[in-house]
Amino acid sequence: MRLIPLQNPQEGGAWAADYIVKRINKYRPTADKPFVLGLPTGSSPLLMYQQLIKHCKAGNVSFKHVVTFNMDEYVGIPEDHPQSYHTFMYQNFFNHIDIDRNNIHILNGNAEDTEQECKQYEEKIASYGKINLFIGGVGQDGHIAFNEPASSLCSRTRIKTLTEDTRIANSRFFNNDISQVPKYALTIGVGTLMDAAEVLLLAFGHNKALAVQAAVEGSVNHMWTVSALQTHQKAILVCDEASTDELKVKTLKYFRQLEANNLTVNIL
Ligand SMILES: N[C@@H]1[C@@H](O)[C@H](O)[C@@H](COP(=O)(O)O)O[C@@H]1O
Repeated sequence: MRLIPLQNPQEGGAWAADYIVKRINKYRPTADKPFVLGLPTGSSPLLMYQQLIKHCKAGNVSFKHVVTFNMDEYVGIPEDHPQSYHTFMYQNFFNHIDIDRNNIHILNGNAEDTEQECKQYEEKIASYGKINLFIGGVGQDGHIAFNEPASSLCSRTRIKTLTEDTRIANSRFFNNDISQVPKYALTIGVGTLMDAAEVLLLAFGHNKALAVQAAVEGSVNHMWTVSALQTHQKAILVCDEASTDELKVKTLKYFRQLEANNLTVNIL
């Protein structure tokens, strides 16, 4: 695992956006060979999306041949609900970049047959071979996408019941009223995420410190689904200072040294 220890969420968002731009440009995507990007919602990726929009407008990157798959969507709220992940993605990202709308994939939380919807989502991903780079956030309890504690680390896209903790955390988007927060969501599985060629997660703020500790220093454990990252060959965790508060000094020092050395190697 590579941990990027940065000062604040601004630096983290810019770092992640630069990384995505580099990856897409290096891949040289075409209509026949699109770059496949997995995307999250939440407050953590907002600054990254803002930076990506800037890069796109400045001509540093094009999303014309980029295919996207979102991680998750609530069940039972209309697609145009202000807090649906469809609304979030179009308002904060897709409406501002040059992506072909046919290349956007978001789970349908209102599908009549959710099992079929999830199966088709997996099949659609498989039809592109694999996801080249999956970006994600992490919940305070270490969940990735909506893979709540005790989710199978081999899970695939499916419907999940949200925990009380998650509904309380997300009630800030629903007038601080937990009764308005959906009880279910469709989500990619931990296994779906682990199948991506690269995974990059964002963790900002002190309330993510225990999740970062579990991801980096804990044992691989279904109670902290983010710990599955330890089994991935190319995983990156982008952190701000506050989210590393629970790491051992020695652990953090090592990752700082690694990045300082990488910088030297890149300069030489
Ligand atoms: N399903 C989403 C996750 O994908 C996200 O990572 C998490 C953290 O969100 P935030 O970045 O707002 O803390 O919230 C939700 O539960």
